[in-house]
Amino acid sequence: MQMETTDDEKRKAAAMKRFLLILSCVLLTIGHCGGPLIMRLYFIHGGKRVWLSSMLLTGGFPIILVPIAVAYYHRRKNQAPADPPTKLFFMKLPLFVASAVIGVLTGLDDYIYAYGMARLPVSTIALIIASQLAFTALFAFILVKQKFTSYSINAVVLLTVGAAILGLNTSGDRPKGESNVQYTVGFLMTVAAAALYGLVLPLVELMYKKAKQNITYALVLEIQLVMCLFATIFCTVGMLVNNDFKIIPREAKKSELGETTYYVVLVASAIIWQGFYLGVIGIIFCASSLLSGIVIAVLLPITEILAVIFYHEKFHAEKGVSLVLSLWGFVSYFYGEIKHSKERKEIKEKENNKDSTPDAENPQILPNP
Ligand SMILES: Nc1nc2[nH]cnc2c(=O)[nH]1
Repeated sequence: MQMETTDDEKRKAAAMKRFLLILSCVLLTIGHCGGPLIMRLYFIHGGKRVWLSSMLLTGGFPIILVPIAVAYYHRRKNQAPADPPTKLFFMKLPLFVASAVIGVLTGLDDYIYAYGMARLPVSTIALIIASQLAFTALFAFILVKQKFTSYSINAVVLLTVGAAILGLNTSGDRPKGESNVQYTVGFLMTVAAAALYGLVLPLVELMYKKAKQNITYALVLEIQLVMCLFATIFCTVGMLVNNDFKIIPREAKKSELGETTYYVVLVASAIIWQGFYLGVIGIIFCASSLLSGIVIAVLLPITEILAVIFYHEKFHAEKGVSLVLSLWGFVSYFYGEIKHSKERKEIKEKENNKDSTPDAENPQILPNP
């Protein structure tokens, strides 16, 4: 009976993880497709503040207090009278410090990513961000001893090549009046963003592994809150130093979007980007940093196709080829995962059967009646 309960609990936990993985993929898709599109809307219509747009990447973090408060209320409601009072936050100091450090690194990445967005053509950004998956794979191998199969290596190669193909057609995409120096600095900054974020993803996985407390999804929400808080503080300091708070009202008045729409775009941008970050750390919680990098890479050509639809950007054949290669890489990864998890299950079942079958050499000792 006890065995049945634990099996049932295990099945429920696995179903919950699957649900959270799908939810995280959906959130990441919303953030990674909607975020760059809305950010581009700001720059296209006269927006120039890089520190402001970098702050918006993580500045929507207060919204995370909503699911934290709902979960707290739910726990309180279902609490037995004899239970000790439930807490609003579970995070302990070491995890707080680790989340804060990764948050500052995220803030730095926010700035260099936004800098590239403001200076470089879209296709060039895609070309450079394509290398992010290779950086993620490398750092995951070093930091969390990520094991690679022929399927996951195939996926990394296909996705990197697929996204890089997006950048082949750069002619005509280069912003007018941009100097060579600005272009080169933008290029180098985006390479740095790809490398830095390629490091941040495995660092989050390492933090989960080394945490001195059990990581639950409730804690993942708290980690998101702390990481984004520190990233936002970092970018807000940049905004203060650059006088962004003084310039924003002037920029809003002059914006081609109109004053109200300008502010709506900023707020919507902050909320949409939260989906990206929560999706990323949720996928790492349910699976790995490598899978997070893979989902980001798959979404690159999809974002490009959406830019074709919404902003009437040119549709080059490369965008279609890139999309096919990315989807192929994605399917390859999941096929490999399903195949390996089946094999692991079969080995486990065989081992369990061996342990429970009495044989002549290893007779089971039964108590005397
Ligand atoms: N480096 C980097 N930073 C980001 N911030 C939001 N999305 C990204 C991304 O894909 N790469």
